[in-house]
Amino acid sequence: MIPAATVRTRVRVPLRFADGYSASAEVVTFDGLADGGEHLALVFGDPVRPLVRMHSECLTGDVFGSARCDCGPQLREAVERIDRAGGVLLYLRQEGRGIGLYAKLDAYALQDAGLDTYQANTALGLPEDARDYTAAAQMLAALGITKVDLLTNNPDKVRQLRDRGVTVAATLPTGVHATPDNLRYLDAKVRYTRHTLALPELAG
Ligand SMILES: Nc1nc2c(ncn2[C@@H]2O[C@H](COP(=O)(O)OP(=O)(O)OP(=O)(O)O)[C@@H](O)[C@H]2O)c(=O)[nH]1
Ligand SMILES: [Zn+2]
Repeated sequence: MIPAATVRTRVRVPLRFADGYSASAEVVTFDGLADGGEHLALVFGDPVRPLVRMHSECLTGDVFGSARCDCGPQLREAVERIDRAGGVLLYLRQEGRGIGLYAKLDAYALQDAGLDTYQANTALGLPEDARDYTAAAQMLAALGITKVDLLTNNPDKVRQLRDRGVTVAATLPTGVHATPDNLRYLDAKVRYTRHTLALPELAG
């Protein structure tokens, strides 16, 4: 059993994207989240069987359009798919797979020197992936959601949610947002953490 969290505030926010897509979401905050993070839920519609995405914060990708990773396009895709299907986007403040923004940028510097995304974390004395999804399970429970369709390619997200009492009825992959700049990053996800991504061949 995970500790209970409660809904703190619900506010409706109109969303307008640069490419013209628009939607309306209810932004929800919580009290009692296990890790003390200021995580957000964006609720779209009132679905019987919600489509859920747990998106880990990536300031560089989500806000500034960094092409080193696939986070920005995945976030944009998730908003539209959840808006159409009804469901919840959990925006989790787990920058850099949980190691924080400055450490992620330290890891980027090591990647530029030849390490891959997981080796770089380890070289800094940090876990390859420090994320724990207890707060996400608490947020779903506080919203009254016990059964989800999960939008992810990451088997650890599915495993951790199930371990925390959430029924994952189906796992739906995201699109593959590969570019020359992020291909090695995506390839490492497949090799290390068994992400389900069909990637184009890596040269060299
Ligand atoms: N440490 C580290 N974190 C990174 C790097 N590139 C991106 N990230 C972080 O990785 C996380 C990616 O999050 P998600 O897209 O939710 O997760 P995922 O594990 O790829 O799983 P799915 O997208 O659901 O398949 C974000 O927190 C990014 O900040 C990197 O090179 N090093
Ligand atoms: Zn990113």
